[in-house]
Amino acid sequence: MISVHRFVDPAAVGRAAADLVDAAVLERGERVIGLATGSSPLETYAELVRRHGGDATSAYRDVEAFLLDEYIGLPSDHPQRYAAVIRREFTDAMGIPSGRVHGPDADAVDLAEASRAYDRTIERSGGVGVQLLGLGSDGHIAFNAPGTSFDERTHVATLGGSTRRDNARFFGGDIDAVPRSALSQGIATILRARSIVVIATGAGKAHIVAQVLASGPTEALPATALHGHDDVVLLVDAAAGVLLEGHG
Ligand SMILES: N[C@@H]1[C@@H](O)[C@H](O)[C@@H](COP(=O)(O)O)O[C@@H]1O
Repeated sequence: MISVHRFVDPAAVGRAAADLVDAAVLERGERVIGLATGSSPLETYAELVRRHGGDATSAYRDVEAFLLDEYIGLPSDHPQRYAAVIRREFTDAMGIPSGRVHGPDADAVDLAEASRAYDRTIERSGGVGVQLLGLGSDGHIAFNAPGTSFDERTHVATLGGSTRRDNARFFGGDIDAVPRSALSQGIATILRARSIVVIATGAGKAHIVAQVLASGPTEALPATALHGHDDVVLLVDAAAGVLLEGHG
């Protein structure tokens, strides 16, 4: 079941998402957090850094963090590698040591084995306690494009045209610079998280938010897999929630 909450603007969404992550880590004692890249969680990260960044005794210093995905084919020093992005935008400022920030090994020669290894590492950590998620404009979560089986674990995902166009803004607007594939947690991996917080802000997400909530689970719309999880909260701002009636 997806429970929907509407807020006035992205900053309020960020505070609400930070409250949910804090509840998991500080109150429920979760020690494994799942992190998303993209612009949706940025306000959440900024809020968590404001609350806990300078605190050397914070429980966040002990967490293990797992990324959803990593581009395949970017040079090791490329600033848009998600491992670099998350350190820059969140984990360094939170004081989470880089050795505890994990991502799939997109440089591996054997990507199938690297995928299985990533799933094993997540399992061994005790599983993700709270997972942050954004929503792609075609309904993708992580890099699971429409049509991806809900049973997939971490795997090589092909980036669709709309996803590469959306992400070109991180590559100086040049769609040709956006990788064509990524190593991504699968939907079955994501659904193993004990709780999931989905963030959607801005008018550009209004349609997909309404579609996901109106549809039953279908592989044509990957985010609808979340209907089958028992602890999913979707936080939207006024612009992303504008097409919703009767929610929150
Ligand atoms: N792989 C990422 C997703 O994890 C992200 O949720 C989505 C939405 O991005 P944004 O939050 O920038 O709208 O885009 C990318 O493709």
